[in-house]
Amino acid sequence: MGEILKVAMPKGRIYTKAAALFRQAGLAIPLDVDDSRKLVVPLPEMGMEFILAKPVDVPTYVEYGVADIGIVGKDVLLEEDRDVYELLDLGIARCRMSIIGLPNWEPGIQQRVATKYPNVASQYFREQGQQVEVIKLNGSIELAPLIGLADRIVDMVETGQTLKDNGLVEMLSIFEISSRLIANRVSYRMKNTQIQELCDLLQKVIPVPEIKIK
Ligand SMILES: Nc1ncnc2c1ncn2[C@@H]1O[C@H](COP(=O)(O)OP(=O)(O)OP(=O)(O)O)[C@@H](O)[C@H]1O
Ligand SMILES: O=P(O)(O)OC[C@H]1O[C@H](OP(=O)(O)OP(=O)(O)O)[C@H](O)[C@@H]1O
Repeated sequence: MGEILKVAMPKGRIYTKAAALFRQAGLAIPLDVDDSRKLVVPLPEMGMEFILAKPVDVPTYVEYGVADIGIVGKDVLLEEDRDVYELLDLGIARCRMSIIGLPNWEPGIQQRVATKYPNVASQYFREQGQQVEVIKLNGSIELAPLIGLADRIVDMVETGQTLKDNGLVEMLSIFEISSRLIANRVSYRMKNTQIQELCDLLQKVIPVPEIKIK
């Protein structure tokens, strides 16, 4: 067997979905890692080692080569803009990045947009020729328009429940988001056989997107 493949896995909602996908592909990885505080999980039978990371840090570990590959949301990839290869769209943790506001929103002179994705949001509004002040928040973004910090937000929408519960409306969807398999540039060459084998296994079980008929 070749060298151990180091995989940066995001803790939280992507882990569960990625683990189910790996299992469908015949790789018996643990389905849950939340009950343990252990952050490095050796999986010698599969020739892998999992590094359990905060989702936003996955591209950093992969760019620096301390992880050979990783799984991360396209939202984080767009925001972090790290020098990594994007190998596969895994089709899991699907949602969209949208512009959201109060139902009676009207453009004012001073526009403020709160978001967890300041780079993506700034670029988007710049490209649209709209002058806005972007405010970085780290969670519960929907609070911002409710309490008057910003008049709009850029955030993730999946079921729309969070918006509904807070009386907000999705004004425009700007990106389709799903999780991606990424690789370090050097690892991709040095461990190509192992990485390619994993890609081939995963590719066979990637879920087909649901077609929504309105
Ligand atoms: N409502 C959602 N539905 C589906 N996927 C989502 C949703 N919200 C976020 N995601 C995807 O899951 C990824 C991880 O989200 P998660 O909520 O697990 O972590 P986080 O909130 O970014 O980090 P942390 O929990 O460490 O603060 C996001 O980067 C995005 O790609
Ligand atoms: O359309 P929905 O199905 O309601 O999902 C959207 C919500 O999910 C994410 O929040 P998360 O649970 O990650 O919490 P956060 O506020 O800490 O980011 C996102 O930021 C939205 O708030």
